[in-house]
Amino acid sequence: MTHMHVAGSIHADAVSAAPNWLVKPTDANTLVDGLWSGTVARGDEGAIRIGGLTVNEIIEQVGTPAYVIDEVDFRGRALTWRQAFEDWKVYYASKSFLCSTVARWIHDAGLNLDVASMGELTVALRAGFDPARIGLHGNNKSDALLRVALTQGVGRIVVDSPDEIARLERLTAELGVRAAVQIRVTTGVEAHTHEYIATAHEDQKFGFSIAGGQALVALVRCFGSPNLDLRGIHSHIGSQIFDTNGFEVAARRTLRLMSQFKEATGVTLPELNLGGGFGIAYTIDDSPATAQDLARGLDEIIEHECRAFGLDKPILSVEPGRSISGPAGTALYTVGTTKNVELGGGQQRRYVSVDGGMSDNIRPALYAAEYSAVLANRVSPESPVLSRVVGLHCEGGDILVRDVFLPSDTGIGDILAVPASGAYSRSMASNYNHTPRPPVVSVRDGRITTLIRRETLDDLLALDAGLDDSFGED
Ligand SMILES: Cc1ncc(COP(=O)(O)O)c(C=O)c1O
Ligand SMILES: N[C@@H](CCCC[NH3+])C(=O)O
Repeated sequence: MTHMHVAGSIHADAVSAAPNWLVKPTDANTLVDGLWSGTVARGDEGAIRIGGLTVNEIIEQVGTPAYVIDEVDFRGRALTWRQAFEDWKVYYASKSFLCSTVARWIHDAGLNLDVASMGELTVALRAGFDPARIGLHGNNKSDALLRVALTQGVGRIVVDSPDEIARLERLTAELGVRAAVQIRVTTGVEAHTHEYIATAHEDQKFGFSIAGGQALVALVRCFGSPNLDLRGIHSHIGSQIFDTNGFEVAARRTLRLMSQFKEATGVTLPELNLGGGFGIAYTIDDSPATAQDLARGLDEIIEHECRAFGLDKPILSVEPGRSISGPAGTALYTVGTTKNVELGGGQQRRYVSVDGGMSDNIRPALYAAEYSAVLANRVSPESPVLSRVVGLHCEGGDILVRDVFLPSDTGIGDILAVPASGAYSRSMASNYNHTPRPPVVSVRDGRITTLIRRETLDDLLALDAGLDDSFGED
C-alpha cells in the first residue's frame, strides 16, 4: 500500500522543506492537474469553464461569492468510490456537504449516507433517502434524535458512549423496536493531520477506548442487551490523511478487539467500518491515492489481519466525505481591493481582498489549511507576484489563501477561483459580521441548477426578534 507524505495541505511544524506552492511559477494562468474538478479548463477566451459555462456566465446568473459544483465530477466520484470498494459498503459523509439534491445523487449512485445531527438526518429523510442505508453518528445524540432514527428505521446507529447505550436501551424498550448498532472505538492511532481533525487518539471526546478496555465492555454489554442488535465496530481516525499507516494500525487494533470479543462470547462480529478521512489535493504538494489504490491496500491489510487473528472477513465499510465532495467544488470570488506590503529584503506581498472570507471557508483560520487560487475570468500576461487572498471580515486571520502567485495586474472586478472547495466550506459556513451565506449551484452541460440559494439580509433579519417589522418602510 502506498505511503504518502503526512500533513498534506495543513500547515504542520513537521513540514520542513519549503512547499512547492511557494515556488514562483513561470505562468500563473496554468491550471495544475489534479487540483480541479473534471470539466474545468480554460476556454479559448481565457476564462475558466466549469460544466460547459465560463465563470463569467456563471457569475452573471448567480453572483459572487458562490460555490460551484461540477455535477458530472461529483456524481462520477461517488460512482468511482462505490465501484472501487465493490464488496464494501460506502457511506458518504454528509457533513462534508449535504443538500437534498446531493442526497439524491448519492442515493442514485448506490452509496449509503453518514449523518451526524438532526439537521443532516432531516435533509436526508426529506430527500427520500432510504433510512435503512443511513448510519447515524454523534457523541451526544439527544433522545429526540434517537427517537427519529428508531422510528424511521435508520440502518445503523454508531454508539459513542455508555450514556448512549442506556438511552438506547430505554428508548428501544419504550418504542418496542430493536436498534442495529456499531460501537465507535478509539484505536489510539495518532493520525498525521491537524490535531483538531484527528479523532482516534485517546485524549479526545469520541468513542470507547480499546486500550483502556471500555470498548470490549461496551461490546459485551450491547451483545447482552435484548433490544440492541450488535453488528460490529466503527473506527474513524481523522481527516485529510495521506499516510495510510494509520488505517493499517486501526484495522489491526479493531480486528484484535473482534477476536477478543469472540473469545469472550464465542461470536464473530459481522461488521467493521473503518471510517473516512482520505486526503485530497488542495495545493500542488498534495498527491492523494486513488479510490482503487485505497481499496486494494485496505483489502490486503484486512485479509492479512483476519488470517493472523483467525477471523472470518467482516462486512467492511468506509465513510469518505471530502474525497467525493471536495474536488467537485470551486469557490468563486470577486476582487474588491488590493494593496502591496513590503516584507523586507526587497520582497513584497500583495493582499487581494475578495467579497467572501472566513464566513464561507473557515478551514484556513481553523486548521491553517492551505488552498490554491487562480485568476479565473481571463488570462494575464503579467508576471506572477506573491499574493495573499483575504476576506472582508474584521479579523487579521481572515485569510482564504495564505500564499499564492497571482498575475501582478489582478485587480478590482477580477474573479478568483479556489479549487477543492466542495467539502467543509458551505457546510461549515457562518454568518459572521452578519454576512449572508453564498449559494451552492451545480453546473452541467451549460446548465446551472441552484442547490442552495443565496442567503439574503432578510433571511438574517427574520431571526432578529427585536426588530420592528416596519423598519425601512415608508
Ligand atoms: C465519523 C466520521 N466519518 C467520516 C468522516 C468523513 O471524513 P472525510 O470527509 O475527511 O472523509 C468524518 C469526518 O472527519 C467522521 O467524523
Ligand atoms: N471539518 C473538518 C473535517 C473533520 C470533520 C469530521 N470529523 C475539515 O474541514 O477538514
